[in-house]
Amino acid sequence: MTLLRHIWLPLLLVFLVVAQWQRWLALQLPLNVLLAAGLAAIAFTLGIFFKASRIATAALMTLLLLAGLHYLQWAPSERELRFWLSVGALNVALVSLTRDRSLLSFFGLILAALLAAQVAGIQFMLQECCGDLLATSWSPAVGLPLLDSLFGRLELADLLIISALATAAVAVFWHRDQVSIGLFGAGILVGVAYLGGPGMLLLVVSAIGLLLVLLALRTAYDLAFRDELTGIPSRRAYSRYLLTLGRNFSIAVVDIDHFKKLNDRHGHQVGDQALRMVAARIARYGGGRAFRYGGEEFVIVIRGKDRERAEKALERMREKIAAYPMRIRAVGRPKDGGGKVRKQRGQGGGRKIRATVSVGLAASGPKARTPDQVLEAADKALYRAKRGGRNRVISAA
Ligand SMILES: Nc1nc2c(ncn2[C@@H]2O[C@H](COP(=O)(O)OP(=O)(O)OP(=O)(O)O)[C@@H](O)[C@H]2O)c(=O)[nH]1
Repeated sequence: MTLLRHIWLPLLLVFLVVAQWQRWLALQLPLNVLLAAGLAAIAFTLGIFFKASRIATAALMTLLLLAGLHYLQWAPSERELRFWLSVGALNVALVSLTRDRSLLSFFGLILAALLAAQVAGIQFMLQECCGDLLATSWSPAVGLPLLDSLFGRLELADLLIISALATAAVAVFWHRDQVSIGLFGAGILVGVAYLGGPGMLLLVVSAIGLLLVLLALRTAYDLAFRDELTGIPSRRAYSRYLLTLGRNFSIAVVDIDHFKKLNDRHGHQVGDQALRMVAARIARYGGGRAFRYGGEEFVIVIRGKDRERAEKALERMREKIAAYPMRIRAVGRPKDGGGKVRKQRGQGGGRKIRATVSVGLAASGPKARTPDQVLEAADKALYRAKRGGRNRVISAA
């Protein structure tokens, strides 16, 4: 069973390739169709690799549409095309509400089965019993002439596309991430094809394919260079950023004070919450590019040689962090002195705590030319800030 969940998709693809190989070879598809299909296929593959099920599903929908139109020679009427576009958009919007996971899983298998059942079910209904469903007006007359003339002829497809866009908008508020914003953008593009008719379709599908590829690459970039917990750039991004530095720059090392105690007293989840709060303020007020260096340590790279400005920004940042009353949202599992984990459910909610940081700052110059040397000098300054009583900014001489 475990094996099945990993191999169902590769198996299906191999089966399709073997079964349809001859026909694919015989197909002479125009270049623009190949381009659109190629983009969607790349986005689908990247989505699978990066376990980005939302991107992979949207790419799959795009591929299915292209396969239907150009491979199965499906020739829908404009009304049918609008209907299926809206069904596809609604499916993508619903999936964009879920969290990302692997499609090589039971989730993927169930999703694929649901999609197949949905397509078969709708097709059956349209052919066997309810073909005129698509042309029926679905909006009840309200009695107000303006509203009735605006909405009086809403068809099923109109309602579906409006629902799709509304659902995608909810997903943007729900996830607040680039993928959901990108998928909302894809929904708008579907809306353009919806209003523009079949002539616009291929252009829009190519644009969606490109958008999905970019989203997948952005996801890969974030996986590689963004710190998962705090959302700010990671240490790997720091190493890359150093390659872009000129001769004049400063590096500040920021370390949360008594963080171990905070973890022990309130639990790891509250510790994580503090890390996020501090990271957000460092990124906002630090005066330069902020990175999570590791654990409870951050670095800020400040370009230029205006040391006074850098010190001012860091001082302001330190004050902002110290003054921020952090409401304990998560319920922690703090450790007792003896190492026993003691549950603390129901406690902590609503309490406020504050965290402070110590900062060491050093600038490039004759004594420290390379980023490593400047970082070392900043580290020494940080050590002095800790020894001097913490919650302060110390500059290297
Ligand atoms: N919650 C949480 N804790 C972390 C994370 N990474 C590191 N830590 C904790 O950070 C603590 C660092 O403690 P220390 O290096 O002793 O420093 P400190 O307690 O801040 O003391 P000073 O730096 O001297 O003020 C350790 O207890 C780590 O377990 C993380 O991602 N989440």
